[in-house]
Amino acid sequence: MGSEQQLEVIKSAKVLMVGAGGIGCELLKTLALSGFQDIHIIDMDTIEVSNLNRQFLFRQSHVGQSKAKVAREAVLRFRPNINITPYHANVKGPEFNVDFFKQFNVVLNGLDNLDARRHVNRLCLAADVPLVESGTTGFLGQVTVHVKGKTECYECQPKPTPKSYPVCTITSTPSKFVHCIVWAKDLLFAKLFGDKSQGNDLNVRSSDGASSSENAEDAFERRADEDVEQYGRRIYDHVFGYNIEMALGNEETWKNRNRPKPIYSCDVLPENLSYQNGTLEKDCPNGDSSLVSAMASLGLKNPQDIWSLLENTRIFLEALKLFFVKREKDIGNLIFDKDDQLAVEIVTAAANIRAASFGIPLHSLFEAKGIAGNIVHAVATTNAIIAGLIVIEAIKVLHGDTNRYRMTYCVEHPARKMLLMPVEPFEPNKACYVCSETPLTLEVNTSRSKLRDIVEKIVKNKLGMNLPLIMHGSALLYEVGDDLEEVEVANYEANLEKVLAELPSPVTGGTVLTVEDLQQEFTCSINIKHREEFDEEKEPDGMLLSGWTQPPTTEKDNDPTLANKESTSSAAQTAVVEVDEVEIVLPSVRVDIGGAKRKLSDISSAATSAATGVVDATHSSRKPEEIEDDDNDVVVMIDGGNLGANKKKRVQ
Ligand SMILES: Nc1ncnc2c1ncn2[C@@H]1O[C@H](COP(=O)(O)OP(=O)(O)OP(=O)(O)O)[C@@H](O)[C@H]1O
Ligand SMILES: [Zn+2]
Repeated sequence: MGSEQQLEVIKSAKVLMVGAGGIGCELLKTLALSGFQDIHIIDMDTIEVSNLNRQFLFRQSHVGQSKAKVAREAVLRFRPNINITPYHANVKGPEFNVDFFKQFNVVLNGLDNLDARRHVNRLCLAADVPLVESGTTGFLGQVTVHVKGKTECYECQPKPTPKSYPVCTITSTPSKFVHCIVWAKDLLFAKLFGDKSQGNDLNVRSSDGASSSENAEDAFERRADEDVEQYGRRIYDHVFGYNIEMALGNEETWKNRNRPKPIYSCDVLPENLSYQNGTLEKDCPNGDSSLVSAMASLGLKNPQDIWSLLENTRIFLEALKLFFVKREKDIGNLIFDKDDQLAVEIVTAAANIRAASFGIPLHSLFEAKGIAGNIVHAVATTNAIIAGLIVIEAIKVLHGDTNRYRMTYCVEHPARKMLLMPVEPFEPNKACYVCSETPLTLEVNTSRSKLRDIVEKIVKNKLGMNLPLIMHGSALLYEVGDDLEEVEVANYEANLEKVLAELPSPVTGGTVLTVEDLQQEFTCSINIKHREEFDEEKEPDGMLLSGWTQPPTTEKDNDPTLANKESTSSAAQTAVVEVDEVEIVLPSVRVDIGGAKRKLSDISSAATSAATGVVDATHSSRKPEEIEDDDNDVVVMIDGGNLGANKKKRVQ
């Protein structure tokens, strides 16, 4: 296609961008400079100071304003004659329905969460509009093309879920610093300052056999008239000393592990230091509780220093005291926030003391904050590269240049000086419940589980539906929507509380349910299979969905702590650590090398680094294998999908 003709296609295209953040700012600029003239942008956020370092269309004076609107104004300044239509709104809103999507030639995602990405994928499928999807995390990034019926949809391949760790690793047998951080943040911090009514696995670990009765005193409660410094030392001795001694009593646990060392405050603090720390003023400086800092009151300045055990101990005690003296009103409803200095200080110190006990290397506050806040520092250049690739794929899509579509991975360590790995897209996954009509199967105890369990745990949580409707044959069992009569709402509410087999149209083994999302215009069938018993640990939902692109589980490989089957709680077996919902997965990939063979080791090391890093450690253990096909391409398989790699076909 000649360049004149090419430019015409670009000029007349109507494109929708979803997300005007790190990737979105770069993308809007590149679209405008490439000749696009009709661009619509949806973003629900306002500009924050922390966005300014890389979201270069925004300035300090824009803080608090709509990203979509400000991005438009900034680009119109250098491309005044193009049309940019901003929507300061959530893409999941009802106004963005299938008809809205149908007006576009292509949709370009610059989002940061799985939920919105899945939603846009379904609307693009329903509206039959091609989608170019993207994601970055640090130096890693990817761009993928999804064209209905031609290439995989966004949900054809499983996505990594937030990393989770077995509870026993966190409560009893940490082996990495991140385990100590999870313990300090999700258990200790939550126990000390969070909602007391929430279950917490520290409850289990905090009492010995003798005091484990219901009425046992909660060691974490501050006694009436208990001096705050005394309280701090009691908590310290309890969690770092007494609890470790209790744990050591279980000989089985330590047979193949290093035994931890109990740490008591009197062993660490110098004798003459009758524990006086920084000077305390009664009120917060300038009344701003976010400025309260244990580091500041102890004169520790550099967040990149690794504190000694003594320094960690002093920070822990000082921070605890500061919470009680200066932020008492927050106690009871605090949730860990990486931007809360005092919270980061106490979590760093607690994690380090625990790490010292278990012989794990200590970390600085800066590092601990990154781990606790799941921060992968954004790299502006990666966003720029990815935005450029999105535009290249968008242009190919507009030309219908199917043979040249590429999914491209930006890898951290260039292989043979190649930073980008282009991969030919695959055909739709025939087992994908989103873009094919493959029914799902749900094993469930139909005489015990309620309709509510299916709606919450399966339809909303696993299938990502917003406005679900559930039918058994022609009988409507459940529906949501603004236009329902009161009596209908009451009926559906009553159904939610009914056991499946006792619904007006009973759901038993062999029943086929139809589940539909009215906004996404997405329907799927679920075959119900009755099953009596479920393994509480492995199947905590009490039901099992299959035929579903199950995300790869993480942290399974090479973790000796998993050998320990001991459990402290039957309900919650994993402590979930959120990681940025990055989308970089290298499934079975075909690397396009334009006829020339690339050494497998080059490709696999690049692929492995892309697939590991912060992204998805599970892939690193997979062995790539090489297959040559007749057109001289090398096919590298890093089997991450549930489709056998051999079954995958290149898009023709
Ligand atoms: N459901 C949604 N509807 C509309 N916009 C969304 C939705 N979900 C996410 N976004 C937008 O996608 C953009 C993603 O950009 P980015 O990943 O740079 O995140 P950020 O919030 O700007 O930065 P950071 O999270 O690093 O502070 C954000 O501007 C966010 O508002
Ligand atoms: Zn699909």
